[in-house]
Amino acid sequence: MPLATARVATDRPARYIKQLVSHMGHKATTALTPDGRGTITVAAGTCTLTPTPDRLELSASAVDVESLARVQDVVTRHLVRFATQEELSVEWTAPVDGAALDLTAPLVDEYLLSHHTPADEVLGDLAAATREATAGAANMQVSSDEGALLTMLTRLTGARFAVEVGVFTGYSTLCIARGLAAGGRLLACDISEEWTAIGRPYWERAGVDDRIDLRIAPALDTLRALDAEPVIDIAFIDADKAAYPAYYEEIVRRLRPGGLVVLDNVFLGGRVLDPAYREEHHLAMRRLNDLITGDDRVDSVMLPVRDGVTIARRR
Ligand SMILES: C[S@@+](CC[C@H](N)C(=O)[O-])C[C@H]1O[C@@H](n2cnc3c(N)ncnc32)[C@H](O)[C@@H]1O
Repeated sequence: MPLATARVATDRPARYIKQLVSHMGHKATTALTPDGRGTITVAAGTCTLTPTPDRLELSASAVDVESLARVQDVVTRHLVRFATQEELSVEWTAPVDGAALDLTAPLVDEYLLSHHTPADEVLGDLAAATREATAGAANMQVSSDEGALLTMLTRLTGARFAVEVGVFTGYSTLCIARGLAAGGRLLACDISEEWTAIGRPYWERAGVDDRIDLRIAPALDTLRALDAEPVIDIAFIDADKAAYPAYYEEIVRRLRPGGLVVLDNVFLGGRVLDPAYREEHHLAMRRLNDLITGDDRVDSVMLPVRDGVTIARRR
């Protein structure tokens, strides 16, 4: 549970951040962003410092509770020392587990789900058939608002060639196929004959089956067999998380300028924020989120849609 935050009332947050970043830069790795946020990384963990008009917000993370306490202690001590003209109160929250974080409150979720172009009967029937046939696995399916987002992004890019990595029973496949321009094609990659077979009748019912080229094979093989040219207008990645960096790389190098790559589950249920989670897919997603942020081939934005969606647009 190695995450903790503190809100420190002060009218000089930006000044303290600069002082801390500059002073601690001698012993720690520090950074200051153009919008005034500071990051301090010591051996035990990291603390980010964000200025608001009337306070300084701190958020600390570390691999375990003991390390977290060391990060909190070093930042608190320096902060209090720099505040020569006021007495700061630095009260940290109890440590929390990343997996306990909700991106949006349940009431907000409900509101979002009921305020987008509603899923039509075919999508509704496909969702119901998926629940019936796949039981617990059905929660892998994108939600109706994320499906609407995929159709909209596909339309906005005027996509004629789309790629999907992770079909499952084909809900997102149908949403992307519907957004394609006339004559467009969707290369849909999955390894499961069984799951994808559930979707096919619904693609037919929606009249888009002739646009969908389903490939049952490891997606990396399918992607690597594509021309090494900028041929992709939009791609959606929603498969095995540890392989996301490899999928991203194969796709970005084939995106046309202005083309989009959309990645699902970039928050990993909050675990991506919590350094205590160190399985291969946690490390891969953390690394990829950082890589995309600094990738000068794309402009990107991360949205709090369901489990987090990143949209990166090829420059
Ligand atoms: C989260 S589900 C996809 C959900 C889908 N986008 C939807 O909206 O219903 C992940 C899918 O990735 C597929 N998958 C896992 N490893 C894969 C791989 N190496 N290559 C291709 N597909 C893979 C699984 O078979 C599964 O159907």
